Amino acid sequence: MDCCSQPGLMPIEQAKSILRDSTELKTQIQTVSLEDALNRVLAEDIVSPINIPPFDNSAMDGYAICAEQMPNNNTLPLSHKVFAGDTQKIALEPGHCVRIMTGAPLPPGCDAVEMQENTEASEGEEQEITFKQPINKGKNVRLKGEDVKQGQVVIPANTRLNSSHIGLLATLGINTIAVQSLLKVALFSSGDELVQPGKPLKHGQIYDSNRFAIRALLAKLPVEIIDLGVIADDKQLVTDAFVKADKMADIVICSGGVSVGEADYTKLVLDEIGDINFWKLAIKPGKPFAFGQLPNSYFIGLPGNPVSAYVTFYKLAMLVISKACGWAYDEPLQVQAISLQDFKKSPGRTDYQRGLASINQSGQLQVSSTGAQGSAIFTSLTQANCFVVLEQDRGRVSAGEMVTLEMFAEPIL
Ligand SMILES: Nc1nc2c(c(=O)[nH]1)N[C@H]1C(S)=C(S)[C@@H](COP(=O)(O)OP(=O)(O)OC[C@H]3O[C@@H](n4cnc5c(N)ncnc54)[C@H](O)[C@@H]3O)O[C@H]1N2
Ligand code: MOO
Repeated sequence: MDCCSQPGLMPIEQAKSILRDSTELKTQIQTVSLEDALNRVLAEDIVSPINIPPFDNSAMDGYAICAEQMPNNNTLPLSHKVFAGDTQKIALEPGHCVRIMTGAPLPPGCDAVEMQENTEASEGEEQEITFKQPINKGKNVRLKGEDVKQGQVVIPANTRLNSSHIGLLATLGINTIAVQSLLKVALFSSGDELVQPGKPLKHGQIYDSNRFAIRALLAKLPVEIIDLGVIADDKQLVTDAFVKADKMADIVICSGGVSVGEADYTKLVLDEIGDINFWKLAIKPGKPFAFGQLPNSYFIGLPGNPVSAYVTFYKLAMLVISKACGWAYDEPLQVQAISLQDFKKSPGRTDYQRGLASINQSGQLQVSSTGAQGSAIFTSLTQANCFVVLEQDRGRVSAGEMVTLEMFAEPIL
């Protein structure tokens, strides 16, 4: 057991299921325009109103033909031209070919397209096209509905819309979307030592980094951020901040003051005005993470150490936020990788060490540490591209052993 582990710390899996089970939807359905839909959570299934593509069309600039009408000399006279955007339908004259551009509708009677590089056009007005390769029916044709069928569910409700979803919605011609309203998240830092970046520091003071890191994480989520700044280590001020935040928000997140120090008021105040669901987990960093209920909102207490605050937001607060805004959130995939070095670890807590994953010459995934892993060493995060997840009961890892790796992933980073 490591020095900071104690018996009775809650395993992370148990904490995760409590977070999921005790969080309820806090948002309502509203309509937004396509331009405003990025990162929002879909409130209902998107059913395609049309086929994609809406009509058979050419995948190449070239010549459209009816494959089985190709004569033995592989040469066909040209009838007409068709461009992308042409709205009138002119059918293939039997025994001819049609000049066609990429995206243009396939003329009725045609069933294949040859790219122009595989053809030869004769000189003169009555152009003839010689085809240099055999052409099967369907060649270079994009069939109506081959991507999406009319009536098909293309994006299920509870999806958080990313850039590819926005592209798909536009492809379907949809410009208003039913989404969940933004979740209201109040955020503050607690601590007498904290100074706003940009101001001079006195001895004993540090800059408030947690509020900025957490704000940056929240910025990509379907939330409205209510930033309440820094609250001093004073029981009445901490109480006032909680009461105010609870009235304004669905979720109240604070960092710092959740440990056992003489100026750590967060837990004390919460005991008085809310209900603490759990506090102290068997994880590293982030042991003093707290979760509870205020009269109107959920409370999330992130530990003050900057890496602890960041990691517990990523691994735990995300579960509350996603559930409260109706988002069916999947945690990032975990994979196995070869450790390139020893990793310090004592049994007792699940570690989220920060690592740098890469692929070796044999194509295998491997990972090294970003160095010192103290929960105040923020550069251990900025240099990393993954977590090395070392299981609760595991001890020291030797180079060459397999470890669980979780790549940093959108939408969080
Ligand atoms: N006797 C014990 N002491 C501590 C324990 C423990 O179990 N027993 N746990 C340690 C662990 S683990 C952590 S994590 C911290 C968490 O403490 P708090 O949540 O009460 O946070 P603070 O004491 O306010 O601050 C801890 C540390 O982080 C710095 N900090 C705080 N807020 C910010 C901020 N917004 N931006 C940047 N840095 C911040 C603060 O100055 C402290 O250095 O407790 C351990 N102690
Ligand atoms: O180990 Mo504490 O868990 O976050 O610094």
